[in-house]
Amino acid sequence: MSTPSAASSVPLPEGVALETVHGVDALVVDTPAARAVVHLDGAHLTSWVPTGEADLLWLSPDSAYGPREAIRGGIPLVGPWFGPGRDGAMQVKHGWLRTITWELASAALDGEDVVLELVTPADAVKLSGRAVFRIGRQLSVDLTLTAGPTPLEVEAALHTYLAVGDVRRITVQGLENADYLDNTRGLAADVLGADPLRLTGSTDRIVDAAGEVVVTDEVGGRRLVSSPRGTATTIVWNPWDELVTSMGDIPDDAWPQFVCVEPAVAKDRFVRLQPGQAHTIGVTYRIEH
Ligand SMILES: O=P(O)(O)OC[C@H]1O[C@@H](O)[C@H](O)[C@@H](O)[C@@H]1O
Repeated sequence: MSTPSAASSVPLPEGVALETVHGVDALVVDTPAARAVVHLDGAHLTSWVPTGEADLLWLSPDSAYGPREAIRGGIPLVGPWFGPGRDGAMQVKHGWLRTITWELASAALDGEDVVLELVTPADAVKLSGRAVFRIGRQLSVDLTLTAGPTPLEVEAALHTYLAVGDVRRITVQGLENADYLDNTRGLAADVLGADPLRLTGSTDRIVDAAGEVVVTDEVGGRRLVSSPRGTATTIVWNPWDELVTSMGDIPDDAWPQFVCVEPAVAKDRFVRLQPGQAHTIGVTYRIEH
């Protein structure tokens, strides 16, 4: 165990260190199974590199870092609302989970996996969050939201930026024939086709599907498998060249390098929590060849 640092009194097992990454505190995992980086701001995992693979995750070279900034890339934790909220009135897009600083609650080795548990600060009383990362040859992320003393309606998403060789040359399998809301057309209701999805332009779909999704990356020569739990929706997003120029933290030519596939409870598939009640959304990733 290494010595606890000023930023965390939690003992860290071998293979985990608290370091400064992009100018801010991050837990850096380096084991025979994988390397990974989890920032305390947003409990934000920005990199997972299972041994012998390239990173599962895309991270923008132009991202901002620090408290109240939303990191662009990796796995932003979205909630307790999605986008501008169901009534469209929320000022902070995608909620505050990704812009507050979380606290490390525990760090442990379990076999060859590292398990990190981060929690929202004690002053988050109306709703508290707990994020558990299991980092090894597979990656699991579980986000638990617990209501405080009053009932709450929550939305949440694991806004994963999957790194791909060229988003124009991927297929997304697992959403066939599903209903969706098209956020590029004012949330128009539509139905996906019977074939695996191919992206051909700006895409922002809230899909009524909660099963396994496989992204086949032709250029990268691998399949990225996302197995969600506790979710009801899957969002598929890429700004394309049409919208990327309006986003200051993504280089104009970088949009082909990622696709967001986001396990979620969003829009009319939100979760209603009674006082003290919790809901967990989670996902496990593996890379196949
Ligand atoms: O720029 P943000 O707040 O990280 O959001 C990025 C995108 O996130 C997606 O989940 C939404 O469906 C999109 O509408 C949104 O543009």
